[in-house]
Amino acid sequence: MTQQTQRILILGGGFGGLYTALRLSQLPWESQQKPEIVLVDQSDRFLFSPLLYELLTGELQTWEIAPPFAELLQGTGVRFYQAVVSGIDTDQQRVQLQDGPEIPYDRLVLALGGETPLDMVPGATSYALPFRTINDAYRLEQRLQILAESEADKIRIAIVGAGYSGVELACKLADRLGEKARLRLIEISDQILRTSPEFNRETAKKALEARGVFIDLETKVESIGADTISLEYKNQIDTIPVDLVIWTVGTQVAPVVKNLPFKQNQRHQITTTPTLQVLDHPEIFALGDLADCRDAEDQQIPATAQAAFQQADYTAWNIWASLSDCPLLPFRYQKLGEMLALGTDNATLTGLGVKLDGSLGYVARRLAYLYRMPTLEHQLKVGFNWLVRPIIETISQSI
Ligand SMILES: Cc1cc2nc3c(=O)[nH]c(=O)nc-3n(C[C@H](O)[C@H](O)[C@H](O)COP(=O)(O)OP(=O)(O)OC[C@H]3O[C@@H](n4cnc5c(N)ncnc54)[C@H](O)[C@@H]3O)c2cc1C
Ligand SMILES: NC(=O)c1ccc[n+]([C@@H]2O[C@H](COP(=O)([O-])OP(=O)(O)OC[C@H]3O[C@@H](n4cnc5c(N)ncnc54)[C@H](OP(=O)(O)O)[C@@H]3O)[C@@H](O)[C@H]2O)c1
Ligand SMILES: C/C(=C\Cc1cc(O)c2ccccc2c1O)CCC[C@H](C)CCC[C@H](C)CCCC(C)C
Repeated sequence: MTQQTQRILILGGGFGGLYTALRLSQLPWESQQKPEIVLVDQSDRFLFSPLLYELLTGELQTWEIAPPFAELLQGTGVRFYQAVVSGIDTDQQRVQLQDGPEIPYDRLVLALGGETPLDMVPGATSYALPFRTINDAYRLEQRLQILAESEADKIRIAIVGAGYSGVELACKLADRLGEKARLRLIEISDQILRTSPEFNRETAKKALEARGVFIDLETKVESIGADTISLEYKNQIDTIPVDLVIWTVGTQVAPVVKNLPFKQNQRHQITTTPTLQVLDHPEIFALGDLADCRDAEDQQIPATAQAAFQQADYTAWNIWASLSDCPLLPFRYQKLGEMLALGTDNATLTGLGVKLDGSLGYVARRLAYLYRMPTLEHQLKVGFNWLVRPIIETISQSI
């Protein structure tokens, strides 16, 4: 009797979804058992978000940090479908795509990531810019170009949130704009990078200070206007003029995820088992920013690319195991450390007992991220460009 080909449907082609698809395609499927693997994403390209800031400084180009799925999946057998996921019917095991077909599945992977909530304070939706996607970076670039052409003496920029994104953005923008800008970092708690190792926090503080970035701690954004931001500090509200507000605070799941009939935490992340399966739905796996996961050692898994990247290996393996009648493996998260870009030639890194800053930190961060990029072909293309570009630039400057 011939068995029908099973379909694995992966929703979201970010760190969780794309790397699951790539790992699945490399697993040892028996020829009669080889499933159809389908990846769906609203975008035509993957985004390596840790390097998104480098688009603003011109250090990197779109093709390097956001290669098209068509290119990455060539020769893997994974089918890519560009569409917005608009509904998921978990009873019928079908996914609805906006302006597209319904796709039935045998195994489903939920990896749709998160969104930046702009509704946390009045005015943010209309006047603040988020910084999460390629389009966010392009929109910010456009605004910076318009502001640079204006008559204003200084471009006044407020960045809300002195977490990782806020601090990295502040340093990169300070290096890009120099004396043309006045940057202000607004943080609700009493320190920047609250969850970072001390070495990274202290290095970041020095980098911000060296670049003249103002830091407002214990300060809450009360509202944002067309050209003002109102800040609350020690119960007093101060309204100051600004040309640009960038909002980096928070991560929320998309409405299509919020509406699923699964157990979710307060932030609507889907509760998973340590094997990354959705409770009461062993055919559905969830990972990355939309998942509320505790691993085999009961560690709460953070919403980071580092975690999604590691979960992808287990998700792929467990799907293979579930289709091959083999035991599933519980996820074991290994926090390897963290890295932050602190300007165009500076970074800080703490991990595996190593602490690096300055140019060494910068080089180590670049190499570590090159190693994490999807597919050997893309790593080689980007790595070659990183080696050759400085040589070409040096030659063209000397002519
Ligand atoms: C600027 C920035 C820098 C960061 N730097 C780091 C870092 O240095 N290290 C680190 O560990 N983490 C970093 N993070 C966090 C990291 O990006 C996320 O934790 C990680 O991307 C989560 O992976 P994911 O697969 O859950 O989601 P994502 O990687 O966001 O992927 C989700 C995918 O789903 C797609 N999608 C969403 N909704 C739909 C829909 N309805 N239909 C179809 N497709 C959809 C999106 O297009 C996207 O491709 C950074 C985040 C940002 C914003
Ligand atoms: N280099 C990296 O490793 C890197 C880079 C970017 C993102 N990430 C990951 O991606 C996720 C998102 O990080 P993120 O930095 O983009 O965002 P985030 O974690 O939401 O951090 C935002 C910062 O803003 C503060 N804050 C919260 N509410 C505020 C308010 N109303 N006004 C002003 N400040 C407020 C937070 O303080 P509290 O902490 O006190 O809430 C925090 O310091 C995290 O998991 C992070 O680890 C990692
Ligand atoms: C901190 C490290 C990894 C954790 C990590 C962080 C992220 O932001 C990610 C984002 C996306 C996917 C994965 C991750 C992720 O795993 C790296 C630790 C590196 C070590 C400390 C060793 C570094 C050695 C250098 C590559 C070589 C340096 C040589 C140079 C001449 C200095």
